[in-house]
Amino acid sequence: EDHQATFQEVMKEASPFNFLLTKVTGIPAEFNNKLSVHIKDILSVEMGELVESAQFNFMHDIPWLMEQYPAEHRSKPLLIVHGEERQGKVTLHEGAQNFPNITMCQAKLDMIYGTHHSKMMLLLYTNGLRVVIHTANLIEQDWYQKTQGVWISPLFPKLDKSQMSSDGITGDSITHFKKDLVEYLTMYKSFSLLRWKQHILQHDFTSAKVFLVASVPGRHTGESKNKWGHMKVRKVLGKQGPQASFVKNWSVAGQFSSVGSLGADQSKYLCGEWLQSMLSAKGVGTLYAAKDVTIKTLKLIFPSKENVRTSLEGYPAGASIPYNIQNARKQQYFHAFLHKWKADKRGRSRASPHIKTYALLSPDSKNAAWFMVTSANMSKAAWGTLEKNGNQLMIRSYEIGVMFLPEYFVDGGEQFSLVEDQSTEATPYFPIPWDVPLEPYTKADRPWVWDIPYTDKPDSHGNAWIPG
Ligand SMILES: O=C(O)c1c[nH]c2c(-c3ccccc3)cccc2c1=O
Repeated sequence: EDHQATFQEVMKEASPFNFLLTKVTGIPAEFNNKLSVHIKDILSVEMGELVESAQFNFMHDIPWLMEQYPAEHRSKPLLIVHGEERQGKVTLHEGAQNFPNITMCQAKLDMIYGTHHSKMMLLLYTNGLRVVIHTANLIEQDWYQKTQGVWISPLFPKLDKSQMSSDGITGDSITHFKKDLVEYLTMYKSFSLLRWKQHILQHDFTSAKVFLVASVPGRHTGESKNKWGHMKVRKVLGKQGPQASFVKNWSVAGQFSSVGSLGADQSKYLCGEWLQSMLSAKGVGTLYAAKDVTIKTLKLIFPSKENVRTSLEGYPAGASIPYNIQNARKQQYFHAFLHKWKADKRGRSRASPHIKTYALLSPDSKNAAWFMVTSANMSKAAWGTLEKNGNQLMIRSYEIGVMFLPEYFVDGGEQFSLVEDQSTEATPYFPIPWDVPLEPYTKADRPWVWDIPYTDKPDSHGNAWIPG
């Protein structure tokens, strides 16, 4: 339908998963009316009367960001949480100098090569608090013609004083979302976030049905080893995941917009460590030994050169897909797992993916046992890498995402349907961004690499790509 859905209609349709995509300029209206939001919708007065907000991100264009708030909200206190240092920090502060309502919080990055990737909005209203976890930088380009993911929490009402307890966390959900979010904020050791920690403690998060999956820089040992990165996934799936017998022969799907150095062969990190966590299930630690992993077990979705060339933005979309030739050359094994970006169902096959999503897919790809949307790309820096004989998880970056498990949305739920007309009460439809079944690269396809030239075929704007 072409009528502009109101935000209330969108949020009603989005329930109970509240997982939406950003609106894309240049695709048919119907695809922007279905489970889609723009940043102005998220910050609109329809969501509530704002008291103050916090914007966690990697890139912030502050004058542009202020434009996205409705006029009556532009003077409300705004905390910018970033990881900029040196000139980047100077430039960021310059952008903020005309806005007296802005406070800056520089996340400490003690691990070299770490970045503050987390993308989250904390929105305090007169009648409650909302958490938005998403994948888009706070720059115009990221909200224009890309595929981005957004999880919008329910409105968490204020706890009344009687419900508050001095110790411990009251008003949490069975997924411990509130406790995990408070612990994440605590790791910044920042005074300005102490205030937001208080706001969160004072609100009732019992309606939060997702698990928080986050990363914070450091060398995590003991209990903390399982609080972050891929080891949090391993813990959640091992305790509350699908029954191992139910998901035998299912495959992990990983979809991302950048790739780090994963090591000389797949058995080390990709299949030997990271995949072991993603394949974790109730009852057994893992489902496959690393040596048994085949391209049946792991399906990776990453834009091919052709995906980028023919995208709405053309080759410039590749400026946000920073896979470098140095890493690509060292890990040809990785390319065997690759599938194209295809999203016809959502009208976004040409909206270059900046979203990052992960799932456990049934052999026929018609069902999923869990789904995750996160800022975390396919890299050790984001997910962490085990050290000291598996006793320590080393993470370089801040990341944040949410994980959806069926049984927290449907009593006894075991799987989501990925095909809308085959969903039932017991197997609700989950609106994934990409098309299933997945389409493997052809022999001629190459993964997008951002630091080599492409002059053989012009892009959708008639241009070549000659990196600086
Ligand atoms: O977290 C995010 O969203 C992103 C993180 N890094 C990006 C980079 C980059 C690549 C190497 C070194 C520093 C920055 C380049 C272009 C887009 C992104 C990006 O979008």
